[in-house]
Amino acid sequence: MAKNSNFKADLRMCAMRKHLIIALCTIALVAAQTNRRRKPKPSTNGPPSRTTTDFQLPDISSEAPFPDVSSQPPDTSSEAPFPDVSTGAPFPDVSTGTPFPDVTTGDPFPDASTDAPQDVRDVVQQAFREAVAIIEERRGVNRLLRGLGIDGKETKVDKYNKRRDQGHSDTVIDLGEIVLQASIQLVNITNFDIDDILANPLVQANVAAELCPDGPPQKDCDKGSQRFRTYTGICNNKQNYRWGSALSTEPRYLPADYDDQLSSPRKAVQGGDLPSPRFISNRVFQARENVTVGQGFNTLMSMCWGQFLDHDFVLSPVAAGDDHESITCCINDVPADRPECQPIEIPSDDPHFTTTCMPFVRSAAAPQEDMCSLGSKEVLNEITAFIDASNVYGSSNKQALNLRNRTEGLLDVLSFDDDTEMLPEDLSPESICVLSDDDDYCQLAGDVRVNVQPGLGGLHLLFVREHQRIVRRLAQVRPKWKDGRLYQEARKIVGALMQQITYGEYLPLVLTSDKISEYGLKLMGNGFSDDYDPDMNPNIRNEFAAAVFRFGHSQIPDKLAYMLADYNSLDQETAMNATLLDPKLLTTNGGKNVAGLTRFIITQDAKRVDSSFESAIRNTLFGTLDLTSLNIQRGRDHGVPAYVHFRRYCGLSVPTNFAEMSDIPERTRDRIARAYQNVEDVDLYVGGISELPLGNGVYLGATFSCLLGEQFQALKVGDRFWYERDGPEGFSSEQLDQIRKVKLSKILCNNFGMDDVQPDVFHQPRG
Ligand code: HEM
Ligand SMILES: [Ca+2]
Repeated sequence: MAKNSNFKADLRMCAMRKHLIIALCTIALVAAQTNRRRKPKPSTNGPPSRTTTDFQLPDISSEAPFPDVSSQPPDTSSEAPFPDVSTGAPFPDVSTGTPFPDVTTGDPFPDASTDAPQDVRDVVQQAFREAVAIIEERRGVNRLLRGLGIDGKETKVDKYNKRRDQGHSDTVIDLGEIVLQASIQLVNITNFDIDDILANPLVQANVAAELCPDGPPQKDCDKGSQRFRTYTGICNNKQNYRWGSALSTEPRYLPADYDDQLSSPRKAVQGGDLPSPRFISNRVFQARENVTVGQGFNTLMSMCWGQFLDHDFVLSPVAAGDDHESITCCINDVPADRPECQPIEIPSDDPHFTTTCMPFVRSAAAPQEDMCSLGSKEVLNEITAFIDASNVYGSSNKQALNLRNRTEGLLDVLSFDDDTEMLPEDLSPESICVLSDDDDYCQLAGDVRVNVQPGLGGLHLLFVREHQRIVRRLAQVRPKWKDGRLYQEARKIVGALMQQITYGEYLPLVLTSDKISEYGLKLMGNGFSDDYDPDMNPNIRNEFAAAVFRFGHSQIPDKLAYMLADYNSLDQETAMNATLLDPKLLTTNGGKNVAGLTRFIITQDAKRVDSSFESAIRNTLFGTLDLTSLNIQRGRDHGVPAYVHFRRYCGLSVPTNFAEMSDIPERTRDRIARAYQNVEDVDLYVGGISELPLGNGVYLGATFSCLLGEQFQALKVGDRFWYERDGPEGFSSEQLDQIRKVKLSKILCNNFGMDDVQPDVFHQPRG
């Protein structure tokens, strides 16, 4: 094809000039790719005949069941979560060659082009073929950029922008990209509105025939263990077996809002681009005199727990190269015109940055939730949404086995002579971690973000040690239990503790007691809970991950340190930005400083959740980023509708001008009004975080409380293994009584050699 040979020529040109004007050539090439993609030629040669080799969808069925080495397997059924779309299974003839619907009726394709009527099946197949070709081209470009050293750099920012998993999401992301691209191609080929196209039953049937030739994915969930969770979360819900599982698509509170209805960021209501996220960040999120205000009574544990919990329930992967290398979105401070990028414009009068381009890699596209249809860009949750300690044990069979020691139920740890156990070392080049000296090492855990900051790593370590402790106790009282049983029983208890601390100790800091009752989030105290609702999808909502639960970024302090055992003097005070991606503060000295770091975290004030953010993350995140700008841009990347729509969704007053943003303090309202043209443009993150807390001492305002309340309700009632349940999924009442006595402080005492800890470590000790 001419298209391909041009492309190859482009590649050769770039290779030849490699030492001359690499960056310019690259930008031109990327731009050329984009242009070509924008104007695909409709096929004029009549419908191509289909063979099964016409195009290859990725084989996502190959997640071979990992051999089960435990004596009490969590799930004996195989793990292949997705329909096999590669097999070339007999193509069910769903179209019978029907031409596009009658173009004179105005329904459902009101304005058919003058082209000869085309067979729906052929158009759908053409869209898929073109999608695959475009993605292949894109990969070629990425390989080239990698070869030129433009992609896959090793800066902190690039480390963070790698595909954040261990390879298990590649195939499903490939499928997601094809699904999105095929949707775009359908619009390009037919010139119809995407909603009209997708509402057409013939199109739906033909798309389903391509993606799910054997019908919607199904699985018999009765074969697996009813006592223990699967690692992937598959079959937690027996009817919708993928709900809440790793690698499932994030549902939404509200339909997506994209400018092109498919994937491009929404525009301002009065037309034109929305203001740059960095512009908004400077206007709204800059702390007055650069000082963020402490909240006064909660400790830094309220920040660290939020992050630890976040890493138990959501990880939305970003686009990456073939080897997971990072995509570069600013080349010599020029925004790269690449489909994976949505770089952020830095205003020329920025108070901090001298550059004009802040890199931003878009989230990878996911298949639609039902796996069998086309539609606008969706996002993947790569880990289990359930609060199941997947951040300790992993979200896939392979990852879980890799973390196990496989003797006596234990997890793998680094052991020191004095019996101190630390997290194992992650030697893989994929590790998202930057070391400062030879004494430092990257840690391995059930979630790949463990090294983001030492306080987070400390909680990972705490729960690994708690697992070991429980296993050793169980081995004493149940001498017959072998490795697998010990491991699974301890894992189940650790998962229960995660849930209990979250709902019992953490949520009351976030939501008022009224909201906790309204959403049914109160723990029982005694007896069993019977609120399981199999019709509730527990998965993390797209907007919750992209905006709501990022409220914790406002709690981040300016420094970490060790608090000495006298609970009076600080040591090794370290600026927050210097601790990011470097676990040294935690791991140094054979783990002897773990208690010191923890004492700091359970005594120091967390910042208020409001519209002011520390410079550590607003100006110097991983050296050169602004986390709040990323949050705003991520919302637009994910098609998150504007703030006002969520006010309506929550049954709250809907402002029609800035003055009517009644839940936001006047000063912040003024700042917001100077950042946006219209109140309907305000991003969910900006409006939500700026609202005054609903009650005395809680973190969130009305909109975030509503959205967070719904999410935590779904995580509870949608979890068949919720720890307060009766039956094999839960515990006996005696066991539950024991679990109910545990608080986070107790776990700290038991594992960090600290015996002088206040009972409620989320609140500052009195006196
Ligand atoms: C020092 C502390 C922290 C750092 C350095 C940090 C950094 C980050 C970064 C770089 C991202 C990705 C941004 C993007 O490109 O979209 C992110 C995402 C996120 N953060 Fe944080 N964060 C911290 C603490 C927290 C806390 C305390 C919470 C919640 C209470 C939180 C919740 C989230 C959530 C929900 C996401 C989205 C996750 C996803 O969908 O993949 N973070 N954070
Ligand atoms: Ca989980």
